[in-house]
Amino acid sequence: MNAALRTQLPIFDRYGGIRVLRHVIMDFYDRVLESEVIGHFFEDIDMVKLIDHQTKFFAMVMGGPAHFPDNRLAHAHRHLRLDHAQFDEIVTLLGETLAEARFEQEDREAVIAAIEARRSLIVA
Ligand code: HEM
Repeated sequence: MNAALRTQLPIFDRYGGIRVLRHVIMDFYDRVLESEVIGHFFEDIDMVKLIDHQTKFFAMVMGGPAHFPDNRLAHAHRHLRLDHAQFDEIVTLLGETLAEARFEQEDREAVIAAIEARRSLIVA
C-alpha cells in the first residue's frame, strides 16, 4: 500500500487490528500490575475480562469497529474513588506501552488525547 493511502486508515488498522491491539493491552496491564501507585487496585479483578473490555475500548478510540459507551466507563470506576495522580500513572504507562509497540508519536498523542477527554468520567 502506498504511503498516502496508509495514512488515511484509522490507527486501529495501521497497527495490525484486534490481534496486535490485544497484545498491546496485555503488555499495558503487565505494567499496571507492577506499578506501586495503582497495582493494588487490580488484585481481585478478573484480568481476562478486563483485558477484553479494555481492548474493546481502545479499538473504539483508535477508530476500529467497536463501541464502549462513556456511561459504562464512568460506572466501572465510580466506586474506586480514583484521584488525578492515579489517572496520570495510567497515562504514563499507556504512553510507554504504545512507544514500546512502535506507535508513532502523532498516533500516541491521538490515543492519549482520547483518554484525557474522558478524565472527568474516571476521576472522582
Ligand atoms: C486512562 C483511563 C482509563 C481507562 C480508559 C479505563 C478503562 C477501563 C475499562 C474499559 C474497564 C472495563 C469496564 C467494564 O468492564 O465495563 C475498566 C475497569 C477497571 N478500571 Fe479502568 N480505566 C482507566 C483508568 C483507571 C485507573 C486510573 C484505575 C485505577 C488506578 C482503573 C482501575 C480499573 C479497575 C480496578 C477496573 C475493574 C472494575 C471492576 O471490575 O470492578 N482504571 N477500566
